[in-house]
Amino acid sequence: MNFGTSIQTERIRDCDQTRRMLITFEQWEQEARRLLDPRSFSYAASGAGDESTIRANLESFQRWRIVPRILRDVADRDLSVKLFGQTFPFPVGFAPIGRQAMFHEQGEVASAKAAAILGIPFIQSMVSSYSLEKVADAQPSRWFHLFFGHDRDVLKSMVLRAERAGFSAIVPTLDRPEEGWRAQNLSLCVSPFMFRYGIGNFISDPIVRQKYGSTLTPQTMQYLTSNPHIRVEDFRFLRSITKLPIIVKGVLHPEDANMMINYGADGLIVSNHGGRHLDGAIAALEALPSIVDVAEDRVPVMFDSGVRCGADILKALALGAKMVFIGRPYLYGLTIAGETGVRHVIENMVADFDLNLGMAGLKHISDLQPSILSRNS
Ligand SMILES: Cc1cc2nc3c(=O)[nH]c(=O)nc-3n(C[C@H](O)[C@H](O)[C@H](O)COP(=O)(O)O)c2cc1C
Ligand SMILES: O=C(O)C(=O)c1ccccc1
Repeated sequence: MNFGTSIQTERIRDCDQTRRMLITFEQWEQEARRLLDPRSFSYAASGAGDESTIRANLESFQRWRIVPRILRDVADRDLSVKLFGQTFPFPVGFAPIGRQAMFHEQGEVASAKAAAILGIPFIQSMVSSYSLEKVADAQPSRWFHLFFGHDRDVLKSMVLRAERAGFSAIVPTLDRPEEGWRAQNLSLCVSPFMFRYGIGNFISDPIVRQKYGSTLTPQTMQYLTSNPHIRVEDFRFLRSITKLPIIVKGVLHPEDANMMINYGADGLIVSNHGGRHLDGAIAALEALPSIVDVAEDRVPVMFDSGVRCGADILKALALGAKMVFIGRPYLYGLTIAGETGVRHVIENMVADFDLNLGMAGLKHISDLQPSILSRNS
């Protein structure tokens, strides 16, 4: 599709007017840091404990180098991918990110609009600032994310609301039985002030209102969004109440991947939650190949955690991911310029990916195989 070249031409035209553009992840992050108050920036950027998992995610991409081929006519490239009966123009989606009104007043509505224009999936966090019904109006290809809290009635109510609002998949995140040890956030007293940004789906829920009233406290929100007792029965319950595809997010062990497929998961997202919960967890990219192996094409395996540029997208796809989800980069785009900023970030990352595919001597994303990568010792 030559997306990269046309975007570059457009960008250089913009550049003539502004003489300055934010093109790399480091620039987006730096600008977001400048715009946000320190607590909000810390909430976005920081991770669990010593942040060794955040570093591992970034380093894992550097362990793989691309071995390009030459003389292969790569002029007409095709990035499209078919997943869950839908064709997307490129294999990139929006990871669920809660509390987006902390970063821009339009929050998830702006991000979902950007996703709609780009034609790619938007996973709406259960802990979003705006209700799923409001975000639904903004985006045709939407998947709804869930945390398992303590109350199955609330979980069921949200799943039914998502079905009614036309969401086409449910994405339970299973890597967070409790909130991780966020040392940086704790030292800035981040937690208490921000809970009110994540109540959009809860204040609008009839079961929540009936059982908990309309004034939600941080304690009630924690009760409804975390449950350290979570086990296989909870997943079976979810499977029993919906026919929508269930895409399990937060799988890192191949035995868990196999178990989830056997219990009826329709897709997996290999992710360590961007290093935000278990400090010391394996880099998600390191976990990807063994999960792709065990899945044996029974369900699509997808990926997030640490994707910052086009070469990262290429490497994750070459290691077997069918789709790659973007997290912090789009949140920084949202912070900087709302819907336009989100589009800018995704368009730049995809243009970079598209050009890299051609530079590697490939035309189709299905040509991406582990054999195009070499591992550094
Ligand atoms: C501010 C913030 C909020 C997040 N909220 C959620 C959430 O509500 N549910 C969830 O499953 N993951 C959540 N995540 C994790 C992302 O979905 C994704 O796994 C992570 O951002 C990927 O790592 P990366 O941003 O370093 O690429 C959040 C991440 C950030 C940065
Ligand atoms: O911050 C997060 O990573 C996250 O998953 C979350 C948890 C609860 C509310 C909002 C986001």
